[in-house]
Amino acid sequence: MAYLELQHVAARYPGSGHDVLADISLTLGPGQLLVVLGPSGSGKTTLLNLIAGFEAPSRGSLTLDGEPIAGPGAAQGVVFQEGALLPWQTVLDNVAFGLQLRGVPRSEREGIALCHLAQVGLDGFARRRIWQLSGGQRQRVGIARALAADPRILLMDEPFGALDAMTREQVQELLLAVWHQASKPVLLITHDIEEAVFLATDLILLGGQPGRIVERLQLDFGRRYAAGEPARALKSDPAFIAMREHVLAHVFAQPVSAVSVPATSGMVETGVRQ
Ligand SMILES: Nc1ncnc2c1ncn2[C@@H]1O[C@H](COP(=O)(O)OP(=O)(O)OP(=O)(O)O)[C@@H](O)[C@H]1O
Repeated sequence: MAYLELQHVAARYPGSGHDVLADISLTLGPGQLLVVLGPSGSGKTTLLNLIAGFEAPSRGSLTLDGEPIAGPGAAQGVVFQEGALLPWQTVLDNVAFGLQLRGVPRSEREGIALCHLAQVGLDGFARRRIWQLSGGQRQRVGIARALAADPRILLMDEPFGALDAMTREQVQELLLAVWHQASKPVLLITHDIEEAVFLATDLILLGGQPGRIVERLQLDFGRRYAAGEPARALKSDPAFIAMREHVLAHVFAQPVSAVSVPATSGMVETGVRQ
């Protein structure tokens, strides 16, 4: 079972002259779904890129099962906001793409891909082209593709950001079911507070410049959903509402350039508050 560990990680882009992330320490292991929440520019994507191996830290260490993360690899499955799919190829070929690159024979890789398509509720869609799918279906393909490579951790960068509210809720619920079934640690980035509180077993709030961890919370709404409690009942639970308001207050305590909050609290776009 995979363990991710970050110790005192900082990040700086060439030529920027200052850190964009500072002193980030965290662990992520089996049974955890870690959500990183923060205002725009707080360094969420930079953090995910470090863990994916797309960027190198300027200080500190990142290890996966004790091995330094030296670059991108099959151990880190990434799901991007737009899915990053090949639109002219079939759903099946997209899901099997990573396995094809690894030289897995066609029949074997298609069998694995079909299995993961079923896991995300897309049986029967294997021969469709990506452009024939809805946004929510594309994100399901993105999740199936990441899982098909059998990564040790799943990294998701605002995976549901472009979806309408109803589709978004459906895919969130699917993610919890897949996470529960696959038993793989998940790290998900969002700036949607309700999404963060619903999904996270562990919630990290980033803020400041450079971005630092300003709060860590342990939550159980996602686990309770995975164990069978209805999403509606959980989201109307006074404990859920209180947590959402607590997190909202903390996000607004940060200097931000833009923050969106859930529709239930009213959509708010703030200007720079420094
Ligand atoms: N390639 C880059 N080169 C230089 N600076 C960058 C680069 N990518 C990001 N930055 C800067 O690093 C900081 C953190 O950016 P990052 O994209 O990680 O934030 P974020 O929290 O994911 O924001 P958003 O929610 O808007 O996606 C920002 O100030 C951004 O301008």
